[in-house]
Amino acid sequence: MQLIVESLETKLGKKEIVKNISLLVENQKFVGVVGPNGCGKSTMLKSIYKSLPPHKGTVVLGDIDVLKTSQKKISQKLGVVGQFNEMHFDLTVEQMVLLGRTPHKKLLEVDNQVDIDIVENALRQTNLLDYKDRSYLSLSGGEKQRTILARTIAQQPQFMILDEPTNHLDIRYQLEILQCVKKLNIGVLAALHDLDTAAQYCDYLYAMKDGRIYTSGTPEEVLTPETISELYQIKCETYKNPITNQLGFVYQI
Ligand SMILES: Nc1ncnc2c1ncn2[C@@H]1O[C@H](COP(=O)(O)OP(=O)(O)OP(=O)(O)O)[C@@H](O)[C@H]1O
Repeated sequence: MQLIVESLETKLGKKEIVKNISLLVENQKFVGVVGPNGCGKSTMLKSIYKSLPPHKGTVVLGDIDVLKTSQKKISQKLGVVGQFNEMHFDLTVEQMVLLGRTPHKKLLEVDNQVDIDIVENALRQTNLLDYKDRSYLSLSGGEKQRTILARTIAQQPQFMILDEPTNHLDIRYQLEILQCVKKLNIGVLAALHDLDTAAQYCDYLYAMKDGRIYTSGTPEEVLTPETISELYQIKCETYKNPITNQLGFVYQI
């Protein structure tokens, strides 16, 4: 399923945060968004999944005009893992992940064995089977993050939007979770801070600065010392990591 965003503009108060952004995520591609703190990545993603409706532009996911479609219909196709996952009431991990089935249910329809199996599978994929009876609120930041990803996997979306999906995760889980998302073989649009991760996992990248797309292309095309210096106001050298064969980065203020 592909995502086409055209001429997206979002204001918060009087401030224009997202400025005329167009982007494309082709079928089954993993596309990253990089850029400094405050450049508008989260606001743009929220506008795409309509948690913060843009004041201009179009968002088309497969054959759905997202800005004109009900949230339930969108949620049958689109899963979101946001940056902050705090809740004010408690559920067990299994109950949280079962919530992922909601978009596929009619009002008051109860969960059946198929739902339970899907949830079990999502818990297995995120290494959370041993946590299924634990209280969500008692989990660490990384465990909460994995639970939200499990919920999104249980939703069986055909496209995922991830806002810094690994920001609470240790190195092993960063790799595991991104591999797990990659294996789903669906279109993904992800805001990422870690440039090594972006180089390793993304088929294509958009670099944002001051609410606009500064440049886009393959990781090799986008993550050049010049672009990185311009985006983050630092000195940077790139090299080919001899172990992963991927781009590596060395930074200096
Ligand atoms: N409610 C609001 N009113 C005014 N400005 C806001 C509001 N919420 C966010 N902003 C501003 O919008 C800009 C973009 O924020 P956003 O969270 O989209 O950036 P980001 O690129 O995702 O940053 P980060 O990498 O730190 O998560 C920031 O300057 C932020 O201060």
